[in-house]
Amino acid sequence: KNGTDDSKDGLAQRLTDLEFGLEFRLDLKAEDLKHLKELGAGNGGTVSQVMHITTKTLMAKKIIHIDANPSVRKQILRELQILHDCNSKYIVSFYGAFMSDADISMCMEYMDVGSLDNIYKKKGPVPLEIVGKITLAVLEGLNYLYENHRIIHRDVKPSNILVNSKGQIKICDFGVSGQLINSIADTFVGTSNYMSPERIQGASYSVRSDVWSVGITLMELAMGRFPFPPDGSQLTVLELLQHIVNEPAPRLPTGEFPEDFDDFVQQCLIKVVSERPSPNELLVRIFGEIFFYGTFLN
Ligand SMILES: O=c1[nH]ccc2cc(O[C@H]3CCNC3)c(Cl)cc12
Repeated sequence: KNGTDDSKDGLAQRLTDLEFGLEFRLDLKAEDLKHLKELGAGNGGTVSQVMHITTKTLMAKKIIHIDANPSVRKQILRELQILHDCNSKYIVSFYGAFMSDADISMCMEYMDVGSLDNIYKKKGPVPLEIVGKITLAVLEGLNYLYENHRIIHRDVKPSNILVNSKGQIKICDFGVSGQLINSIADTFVGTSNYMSPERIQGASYSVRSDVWSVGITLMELAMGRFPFPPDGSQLTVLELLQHIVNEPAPRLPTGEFPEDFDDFVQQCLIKVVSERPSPNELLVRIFGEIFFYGTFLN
């Protein structure tokens, strides 16, 4: 399916896909795209809405400026091809990536309602039944990436969760290219407010580190504000990182949220990573128990 797989089953697979029209691969170039408007910026790139001229498809194009030698850029482009195989309704679709000058451009499915950080900052705290839908979509997306591609997101936060007018919720900006992660880390300060205690302390990153970020994200959406520090005072970046490592995990304000939501967030924010559940364990618990029905998740 990804072109480079020359094995017999790869060819058979390609024929099957062509037969069923599953695999329609655009060969994207800069001149095929018409720039329409700026959408956002984040972790090393700016995103704009573009129109693919011949197919009249609206797309989101992320431009990443890489100050690296051509061979590093080629490797990043090669690693981004993995995105063609990341097919889940909880992950924004990938149309292709190409090099233009010293930049790498990635074209993705356009999500016309936008990212959750902009939505809650405009509309206020997210209603709990929507937080439940977001929870399921994010956990399913993370679980898909890890179980099928051993990909850990590394940057779960409201601005990387997107919504469209069909009511679909999808995640984006996950760490698919190791080389890209290194290149961005070299040029951009990567301290995210959603970083787990173990990651702040330099421990190895695991899929459970993403679950910590899910917990902080859900609190922020439900409360309508970033949950650190509890009293809302202003902390510098360093004070915030020290707070996350040394202080108990943040808690939802008592009595304002259903107990099952409070419990779920507490599970995500267990500070000891070995005791914190994985996305898969959380999904099994949700779907395995009555827990799912009559709670914030249904
Ligand atoms: O519509 C989109 N489709 C795919 C991706 C994408 C990324 C966007 O912003 C980045 C920058 C901040 N986090 C995500 C934005 Cl604002 C929109 C999209």
